[in-house]
Amino acid sequence: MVAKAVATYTNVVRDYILLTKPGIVMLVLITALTGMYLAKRGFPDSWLIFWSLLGTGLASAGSAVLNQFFDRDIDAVMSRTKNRPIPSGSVSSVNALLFGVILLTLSLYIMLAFVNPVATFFTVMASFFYVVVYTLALKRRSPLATEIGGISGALPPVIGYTSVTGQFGIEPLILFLIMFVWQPPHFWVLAVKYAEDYRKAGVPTLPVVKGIFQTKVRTLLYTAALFPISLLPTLYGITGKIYFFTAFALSLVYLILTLRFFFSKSSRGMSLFFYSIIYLALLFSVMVFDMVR
Ligand code: HEM
Ligand SMILES: CC(C)=CCC/C(C)=C/CC/C(C)=C/COP(=O)(O)OP(=O)(O)O
Repeated sequence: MVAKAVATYTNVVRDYILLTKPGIVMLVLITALTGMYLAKRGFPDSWLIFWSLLGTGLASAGSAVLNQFFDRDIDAVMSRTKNRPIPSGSVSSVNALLFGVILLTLSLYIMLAFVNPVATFFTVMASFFYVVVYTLALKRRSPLATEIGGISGALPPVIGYTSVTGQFGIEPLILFLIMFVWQPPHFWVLAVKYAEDYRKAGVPTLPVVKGIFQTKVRTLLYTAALFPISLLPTLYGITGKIYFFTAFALSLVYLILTLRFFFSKSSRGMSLFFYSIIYLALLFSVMVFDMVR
């Protein structure tokens, strides 16, 4: 009896955690923390790190929950997403909506009470772009949703930076730019693989609207553009040689893997998709290492 209750409880907790897209939250936090180190050129105050990352993490989690609330009809149609907590019935839509609103409210309170108004503004903008601009306004209407939705995903380093400084600056724009250019190719590899799924669900992703070849061309162009952009932190004097050579090697491998995807007849590029995640995590971690050493 007790064992059964514990198992049910564990499943409920697991479903709510899944709803927050924890893998994405983790990477968002790494990039936000990098923004904080950039502002300080060293170790930021531990309590500030704690509150700022908590506020940013809750915003990312809450936005992901609301994204799945509003997308529950299309998620139910696609094979990749039909087992998510809402379409599978393990979390009700009302509870998901409530959960998302609670997470975003907590985030707003924490950012305002323990961080500062400028960082709060960018956190609200990140959630607004993910939930309202990307999910509600664009995702079902235009393939441009991917690029414009990228504004949300590129804001965490700006949130981190402004959490420390209380004012905007040019430097976090470099990290914003890296993330902004990184996101479309990160997604298009999956969009190619699941083109039929997206077509069935009526989501006009780039492969659905322009075809696989055009998407592969743009994936290659974005990854090529990412190469010089990833080197900007050193060219701008933020980081040193260690970052430069690591970024060079990581970007070169990214370009080679993308070229392989481009010339391959297959539409499966899962190794490239996983590499995109490892790429960003390593790039930002090495940036921090090179700033504090
Ligand atoms: C235009 C913006 C973006 C789009 C369209 C996008 C799309 C996606 C999709 C469709 C998946 C697969 C999810 C699944 O299998 O359920 C995914 C996974 C992932 N994304 Fe993105 N993403 C974007 C931005 C970001 C950003 C900004 C980050 C973090 C900084 C990120 C980090 C990840 C990670 C870590 C995964 C793998 C873990 C997981 O599936 O939960 N993505 N992304
Ligand atoms: C601080 C804060 C709010 C950070 C959020 C940053 C973030 C991860 C933004 C990415 C947003 C985005 C357009 C995801 C798209 O995938 P989707 O949700 O359409 O993917 P799916 O098809 O798997 O549902």
